[in-house]
Amino acid sequence: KAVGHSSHILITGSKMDPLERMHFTTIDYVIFALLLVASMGIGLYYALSGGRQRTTQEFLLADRSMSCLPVSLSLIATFQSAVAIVGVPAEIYTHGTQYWFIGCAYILGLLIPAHVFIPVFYRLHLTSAYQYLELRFSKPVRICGTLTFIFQTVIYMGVCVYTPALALNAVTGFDLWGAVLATGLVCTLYTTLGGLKAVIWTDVFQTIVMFAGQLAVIVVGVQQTGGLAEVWRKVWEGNRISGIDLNPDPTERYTFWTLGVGGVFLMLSLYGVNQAQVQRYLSSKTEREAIMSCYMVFPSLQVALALSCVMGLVMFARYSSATLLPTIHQPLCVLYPQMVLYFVMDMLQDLPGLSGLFIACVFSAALSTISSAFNSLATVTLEDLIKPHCSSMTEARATLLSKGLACSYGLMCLAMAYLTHLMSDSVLQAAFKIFGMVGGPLLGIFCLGMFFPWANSTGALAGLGSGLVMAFWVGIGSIVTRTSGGPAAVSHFNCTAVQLSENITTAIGTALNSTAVQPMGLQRFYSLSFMWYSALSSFTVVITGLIVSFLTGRGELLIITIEDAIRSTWAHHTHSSGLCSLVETTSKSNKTFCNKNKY
Ligand SMILES: CC(C)(CO)[C@@H](O)C(=O)NCCC(=O)O
Ligand code: NA
Repeated sequence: KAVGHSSHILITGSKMDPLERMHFTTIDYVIFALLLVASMGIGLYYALSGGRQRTTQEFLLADRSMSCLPVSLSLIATFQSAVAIVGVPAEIYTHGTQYWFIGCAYILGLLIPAHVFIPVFYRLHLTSAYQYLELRFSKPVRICGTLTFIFQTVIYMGVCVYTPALALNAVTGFDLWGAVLATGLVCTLYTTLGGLKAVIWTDVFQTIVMFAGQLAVIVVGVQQTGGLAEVWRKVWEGNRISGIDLNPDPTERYTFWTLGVGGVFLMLSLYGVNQAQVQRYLSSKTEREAIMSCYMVFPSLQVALALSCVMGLVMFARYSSATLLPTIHQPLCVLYPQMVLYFVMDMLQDLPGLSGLFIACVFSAALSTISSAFNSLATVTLEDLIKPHCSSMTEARATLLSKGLACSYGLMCLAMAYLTHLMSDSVLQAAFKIFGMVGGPLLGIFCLGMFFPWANSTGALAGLGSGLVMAFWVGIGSIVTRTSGGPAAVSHFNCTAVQLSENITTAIGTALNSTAVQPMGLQRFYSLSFMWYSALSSFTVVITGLIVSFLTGRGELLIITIEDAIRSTWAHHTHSSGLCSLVETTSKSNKTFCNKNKY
């Protein structure tokens, strides 16, 4: 099939004749089906082996017996969804490699969780991260934290299950809701059957498929474009290699500062305090294994990022030459997710099986994310919302209930996919906005508790509330006014840009920049880069939390040292020996306190 012909198919989008779409061969379907079957198999295996998922410890925490290798692969799989697999290459294709600098944020974004958050959560021997909020503040703070997390995860899983289905549908005509149903149901089934062990081990398997799929496409892509040197020449000439952008303007979407500094807060909200990740740390055999797994995330996440970025470059090299793409066809004027799949299908047409492998890669990324979501949602709902009210519940009942919850959240995911269908935003941007708007305030409340001993419960509640208000104000404001890197503006620009030669593209770029009015006042606030949302909202929580604590908790200000403060707040709330061991490491004087007061 001629490329020009295929490109033509692409523009017409959903209106096109189904017969004209690209075709999946039988072997592609077989590979895709194998992914689903293997994932199911792992679920069944853990349903029937070991403790057979008869305790909540096993179902929700994998018996706290995991070693660092599977945990680390599972950690990266959780927040590496199809959104990243298809969104990052599209970003690199259209805007160059600036996004790659997010890799800088991984350093602090993983070191801080490893040495600050993991020790606290692990030593307290928690099941849900929000238990910490009750120990540190009060029950209402815990419940508000849990509800915020549920809200964040439910929205995010809708985006995760919808993205790959939409991409597949656009390119091959595979039924959109069929794909959503297949992934949602298979994932629900293995999560409900096999518990966290199945979730972690399918993550391992799916991460491997993910890497293999991306690598295969890159290798074939480089080969077909004429070798590495040729790819490099084209992306260099096409201006796709970005130097470090040190522009301090906070409304600039991706700069070193938004990615390298704002990104650290994003990473902390994901790898530091998000229940899905905390649960993996808690499922580790020892604290050392948990910290090790966090360290091991660093190289794997860099590999994942590099693969996505290089894929975007190869894609650009392949389509940069004007002869390949007749301008009248507006070839890549499509939604972000479709662009990458189109590229893959177009390139791999003569290599049956490889497009199947890539589809398996995209769906692996999605499955590994939504399975984590189901399991962590079941955990917090049981531990934080149900158990405190039913103290007499038997273990068998609790386990059955957690399976029921995992299954219900799985079904809810399908409903959320439908809601996502009604939205329209670049998926990568949408995911980052969700992480920042809802994950940021959660990060803030944990920081308030861990680093500010004099913060009290009223302060925490007020802080969380104001953080959420601030985040939604700027987030909704940016959506309504279409700023913050403006989804609409950007995609229209792309549509015009990619069909034209590089010269014209540059001309348009300059024109846009020079005529763009510098936003003022509130408009400028709304156009804050979404990469800053996490930092903005977590700072809002901490600052409001501190101010309200000072206003309402004068008594506690009599505390003289930080150690005294930690002692008085924490010792009030708990009797657990796990806590004493944490306090012991904090200071020697606390050790004596704990020993004296061992219950
Ligand atoms: C979480 C990060 C930023 C880590 O690189 C990355 O995996 C990412 O860009 N994720 C996008 C969201 C998603 O894949 O669902
Ligand atoms: Na994933």
